[in-house]
Amino acid sequence: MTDIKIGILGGSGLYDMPDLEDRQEHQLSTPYGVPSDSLVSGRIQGIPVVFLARHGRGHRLLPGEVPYQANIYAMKQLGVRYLISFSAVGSLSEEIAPLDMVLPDQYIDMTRQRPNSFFGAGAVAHVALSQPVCPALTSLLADAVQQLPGEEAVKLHQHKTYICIEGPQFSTQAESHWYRSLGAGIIGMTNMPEARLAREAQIAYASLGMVTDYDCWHPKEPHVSADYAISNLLKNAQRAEKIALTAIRLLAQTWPESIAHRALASGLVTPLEAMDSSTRERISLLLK
Ligand SMILES: CSC[C@H]1O[C@H](OP(=O)(O)O)[C@H](O)[C@@H]1O
Ligand SMILES: Nc1ncnc2[nH]cnc12
Repeated sequence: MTDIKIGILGGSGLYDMPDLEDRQEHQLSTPYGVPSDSLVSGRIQGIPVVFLARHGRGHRLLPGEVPYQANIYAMKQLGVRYLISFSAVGSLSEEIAPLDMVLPDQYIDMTRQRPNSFFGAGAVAHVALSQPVCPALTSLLADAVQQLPGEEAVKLHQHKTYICIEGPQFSTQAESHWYRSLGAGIIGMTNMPEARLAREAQIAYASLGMVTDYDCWHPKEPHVSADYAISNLLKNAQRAEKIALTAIRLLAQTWPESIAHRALASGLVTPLEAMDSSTRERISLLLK
């Protein structure tokens, strides 16, 4: 067991953190299976950090195949308390253009077939999710985006709702219009159940969406395809790395308290003594 407080999850197009020094690979197994890939730990400006490619290096896992439970549990095994997620997203709003960045603070979860809790099998918890991302970590990420040098500045949108679809197919036009009518600003396939599980693991979670397309609702813009989305994402990959470096530095200056860090204080219903020993062992790590 190590004590790495900061975890980074790289999404589509972000399969490594080139600036990570003193690298070490961790092939972890968890009670929830094996993570998407080895977790790679190291140091950024002397600060311990661990990186995981959500879809695996080589992008081998569909959004619905990503082992979200194992990924978050493995982060917890390494000591992670703050998790920053990077994601490609589509825009559901005219004002949010491709290559802009978005910090969602709400989610609508349309996923259908993903294990979405660490609990069950003799352990019951109901964590609060009214604020599904950590406000302190999200505001720190906003600062990091705003500190990009002038020539690399991007337009940042805050307080948006991310609708998470099951995929792997992109949406139909009827769905895209419907999601707009629900008030969602961006669309993706991965932040749920990731954000739910981070909360259950008492890890502060924030997500930076990098806009790649206008999905398929826009009357004039191209309808999304994977190559279109990834080509736009690659234009932003270097900025993402810079934002991560700044966010890590800011985080290590403050280590903010998070609503997530005490999620199970009020959320755990089954007393540990009432769990059988293997369940207690599995759940105990989440309580740390
Ligand atoms: C290749 S575009 C669609 C793909 O990208 C997003 O993944 P991630 O959040 O890991 O960047 C989206 O959710 C889809 O999985
Ligand atoms: N339009 C879109 N729908 C779902 N996931 C996406 N990821 C990037 N663009 C997307």
